Amino acid sequence: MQSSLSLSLTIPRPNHAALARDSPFAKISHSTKPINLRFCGLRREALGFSSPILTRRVHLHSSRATQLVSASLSNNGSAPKSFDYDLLIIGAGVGGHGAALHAVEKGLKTAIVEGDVVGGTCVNRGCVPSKALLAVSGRMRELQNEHHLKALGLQVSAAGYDRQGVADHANNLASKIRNNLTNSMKAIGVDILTGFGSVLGPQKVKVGSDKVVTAKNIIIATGSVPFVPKGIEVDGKTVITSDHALKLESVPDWIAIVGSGYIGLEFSDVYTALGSEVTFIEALDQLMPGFDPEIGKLAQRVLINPRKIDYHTGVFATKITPAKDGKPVIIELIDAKTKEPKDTLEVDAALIATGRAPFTQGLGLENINVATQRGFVPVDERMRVIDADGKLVPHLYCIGDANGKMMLAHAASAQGISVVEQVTGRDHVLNHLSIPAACFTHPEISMVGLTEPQAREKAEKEGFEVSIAKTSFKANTKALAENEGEGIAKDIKLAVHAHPTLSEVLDELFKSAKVKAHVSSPVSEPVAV
Ligand SMILES: Cc1cc2nc3c(=O)[nH]c(=O)nc-3n(C[C@H](O)[C@H](O)[C@H](O)COP(=O)(O)OP(=O)(O)OC[C@H]3O[C@@H](n4cnc5c(N)ncnc54)[C@H](O)[C@@H]3O)c2cc1C
Ligand SMILES: NC(=O)c1ccc[n+]([C@@H]2O[C@H](COP(=O)([O-])OP(=O)(O)OC[C@H]3O[C@@H](n4cnc5c(N)ncnc54)[C@H](O)[C@@H]3O)[C@@H](O)[C@H]2O)c1
Repeated sequence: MQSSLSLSLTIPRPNHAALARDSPFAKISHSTKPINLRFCGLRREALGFSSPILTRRVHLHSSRATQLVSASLSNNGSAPKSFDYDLLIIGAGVGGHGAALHAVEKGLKTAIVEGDVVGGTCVNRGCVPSKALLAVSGRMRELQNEHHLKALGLQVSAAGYDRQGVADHANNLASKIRNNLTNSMKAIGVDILTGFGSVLGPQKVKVGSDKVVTAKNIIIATGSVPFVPKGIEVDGKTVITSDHALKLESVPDWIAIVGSGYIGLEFSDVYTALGSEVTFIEALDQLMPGFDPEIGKLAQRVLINPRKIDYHTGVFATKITPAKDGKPVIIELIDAKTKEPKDTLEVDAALIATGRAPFTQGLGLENINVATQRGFVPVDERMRVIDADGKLVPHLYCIGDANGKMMLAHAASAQGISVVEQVTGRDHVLNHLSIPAACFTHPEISMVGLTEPQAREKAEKEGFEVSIAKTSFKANTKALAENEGEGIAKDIKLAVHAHPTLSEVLDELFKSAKVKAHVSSPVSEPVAV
């Protein structure tokens, strides 16, 4: 029997006081976060495959869509007999936004409730500002790499940056995308209702303190907030989460990053490019435990070892005290296995990147007999909410980070689109294994599907063989022209690639694969209704 790398990490209760300050709506609950492991390819650019999530959409005529919605509804219990909206979405993050646009396209009268600003985590505190900072770190890295520049025949005398200018770039980009999102919804007639949304009963939602809205279908899309383990005191200045780090109010000389997942890695890229020294603190035995082990090793060689980064693995940060009265940030570490005290670090700052917790507090789920599981809203494969007795709650769905299936922006919006397909009469199940992910370090790491150990474990159970195909960027013309031949790709089949691009490396991979292609799209075959 092959051993499995399917890791599951139990995380202690978060620091409620810190979260109350940091999150838009205060407090958060306990979380156990499964770590996703997928096949990976390490490269400077994303590998160039995209998920054909929308390719099999069935476009229904608006009136037909409305008929189907009405036909599929059964007015149970205290549900209202007529509705203000066909669809009401709680949370205007990327998941809610994607669902809202698709719903209007399908002819549904749609409203979205937002208690903070439109755009949610991704636009305001996640993907967008972090990628703006990573665009800066990528260029800084190129300018700083004298050896690389010389190989291209270039000379640069000095590379410097203006911290405020970099911070403004990230902030301005977030504002721009936030406005785009807001305008795109207003332009097509989505009602944006401002206020905190909570479920009052079946098909009934309270918005703010006194408004009550009814809807045939409701989607919960309330997202997540940074998870801060107990004992860690976040002051927002010297002990920070990604919410603070993205504002780039300072660039510390020495920063400890607790957690070497996506957030930890991406920020290590930013901080080291801007001149910080980084110390990783990782609870598991290796850095980047969520990645395919071979890719993890390569990433260690390329992203960690050559940089001003050191690390402690197999240790938990149990207590972190912010800098005060001239004293540095103090981090107490214990051995993750024996729980014995291991070390104490004194650093200028600490970034807590230990995962995200669902934001589902105050949603009124108890009013409809729904109990969250470690804060996540339980859903089936169609994002339909499951109640405390294991039954599906009619007309209620949950998408995105709040259901914990896959904490990625494009997964949230794909789930939203999937739900809209269902409420307009088309059965639709997303295949999450076909949804790619990318870590936007320099070079980047992208992945889709199972990791090698996961594939081997599945093969052992289900009785098939695993064939590993692997290719390198060392012979790729585009990579060599960029003087960036470091990197590999493992497994993916059937795609046509533009020339000259880095993704041509995949063609090589496919040619060398011994297995027959198993092509699966992110959507299941449609079921006629
Ligand atoms: C630093 C960072 C970088 C990231 N980078 C990437 C990336 O590059 N690519 C990627 O795919 N993913 C990335 N992610 C993850 C991505 O941001 C999330 O997966 C995504 O935002 C989830 O979308 P969502 O719609 O589920 O929730 P969110 O975007 O969190 O939106 C939820 C919205 O609901 C609102 N809300 C909550 N409760 C209520 C309520 N009761 N009433 C009214 N409104 C409410 C919130 O104010 C918020 O606007 C990143 C995350 C972080 C933190
Ligand atoms: N490019 C992207 O797509 C992107 C970028 C950033 C964030 N995200 C999303 O945001 C989510 C959160 O990211 P994240 O990096 O915070 O979480 P993560 O789950 O990716 O990594 C958290 C890491 O922290 C470690 N850890 C947890 N508690 C610890 C402790 N007390 N001491 C030491 N180590 C500890 C875990 O072992 C793990 O390696 C991810 O799941 C990802 O989906 C995506």
